[in-house]
Parts: sequence; C-alpha cells; structure tokens
Amino acid sequence: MTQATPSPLLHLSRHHLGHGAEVVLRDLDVHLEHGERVALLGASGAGKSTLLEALRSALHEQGTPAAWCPQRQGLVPQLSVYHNIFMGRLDQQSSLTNLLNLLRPRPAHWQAVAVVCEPLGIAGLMERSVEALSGGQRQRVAIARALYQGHDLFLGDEPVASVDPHQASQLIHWIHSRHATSVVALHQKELALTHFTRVIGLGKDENGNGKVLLDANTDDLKPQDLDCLYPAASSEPLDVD
Ligand SMILES: Nc1ncnc2c1ncn2[C@@H]1O[C@H](COP(=O)(O)OP(=O)(O)OP(=O)(O)O)[C@@H](O)[C@H]1O
Repeated sequence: MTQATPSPLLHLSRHHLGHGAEVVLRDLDVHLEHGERVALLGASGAGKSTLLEALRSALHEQGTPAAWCPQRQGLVPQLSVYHNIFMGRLDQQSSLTNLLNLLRPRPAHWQAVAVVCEPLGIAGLMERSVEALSGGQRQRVAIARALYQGHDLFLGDEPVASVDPHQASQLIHWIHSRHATSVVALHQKELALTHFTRVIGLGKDENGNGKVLLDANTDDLKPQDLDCLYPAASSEPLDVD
C-alpha cells in the first residue's frame, strides 16, 4: 500500500508547559500532520487540557483555523440552541448580521444550523434554551457549534464525556466525517484505539514529572499498552469528606 506523503500541520516544542509556577508537562516536542486523528489520553490532571490550549494557541499564532469544542462547553444557558450554535461563526460575519440574526434568525442561517443539528439528533431542540437541556444534549450542542465553524481541523476537550458509549462512538464518527484532522482529549481508551490513528499519552515519569509517556500509531497499540497512563486507583486516594 502506498503511504500518503506527510503534510506537516504543527510543531510544538516547549521545555516546560504549565500554569504560572506549576510545570504540567516537560520537554514537550509534538509534531502534528494533516489528516491525523490524535487521541490525547491520560489520567485526570495529566495535562490534556493544558496541551490542547497550547496547541490552540500555536495554531492561532500560525494562522491555522481550528474548530474548538471546550471541556466546559462555553454555552450561554439562557439562549436557544440555535443561537448558541450560530455563535460558532460570529467572527465570520458582520456585527450587523450577527445582531439582526440574534433578534430574528434568517431562514438561510436557520437552515444551515439545522443541517448540522439533524445528524446529531438536536434539530427538534433548536428553539429550546440550553438551560432546559440534559448534559448529553448540551454536549451535542457544543459539538454542533464546533462543526458549524466549518474548519478542516477539530480540537476537542472531552467532547463525548457526557454521553453513553454507543453515542460517544457515533459522535466521534460524525466529527471525523466533517473534519480531516482531529486532536481530541478522551477518557475512553477503547474509543481512542478504534476511532483514531494515533495516541498521545500523558502521565508522570519515574521522577514524578509530567510528560508525554506514549506517542504511537493506534495500529501498533494494544489496550494494555495504555495501562501505564492510568496509575492504580489504590495509589490515588480520593479526598472524600
Ligand atoms: N488555569 C489553571 N491555573 C492553574 N493550574 C491549572 C489551570 N488549569 C489546569 N491547571 C492544573 O494543571 C494540571 C493539568 O490540568 P489539565 O486540566 O490540563 O489536566 P487534564 O488532563 O485535562 O485533566 P481532566 O482529565 O481532569 O480534565 C492540573 O494539576 C491542574 O490543576
């Protein structure tokens, strides 16, 4: 089989990545190619969101647009599903168009949002305010808003955390059908191996430093290869009152 010629998308190289004085990831050196589907794995707090933010910022600096589906979704609860999704493209239209559309949606815009909502099963909810939706429905709205941005590259921070495994698989499939390249933080190892071409695994090395512990094609990985990213539960006591 002939291999597609690699087409570089981004090279992120940082000695340290973190927040203020806290170093989250050391010696970071990540290359991304167009067409890759990258799953970011790692225990809670390993630095998936931190890495995604750094990737977003580096892509922004080099002028590469990316659809973004954040972990906290960033939806406006009081506004309708339609308006929340429409906001994904606010920067692509004039302020006047945006204002008029807020007051009275234009049929063409309504239709364009409906096209994105239909396969996600939320077209019937477009008039409902987001505060009246379930967690899984909100997650679909956040995905729809990212899809509506119409970019080739999708960045998602746990975009399928609030839905059941079957729906998660369908949503990832749908995201991939609309984006040539993706980088997605996940907690579902199985999804990473079945829906992505590459896994970047974050965790702590033997000195307790946060690092990329694993960076491999999913074809070369077995489920047990990912166990090193999740320290035994017994060594991570839960802080329960
Ligand atoms: N804005 C922030 N300011 C200071 N520290 C932060 C900030 N955001 C995250 N951190 C810290 O950075 C570390 C990595 O957090 P991050 O959110 O990147 O992990 P994660 O792998 O995405 O976790 P989760 O799976 O729970 O979402 C954690 O110790 C966290 O407390």
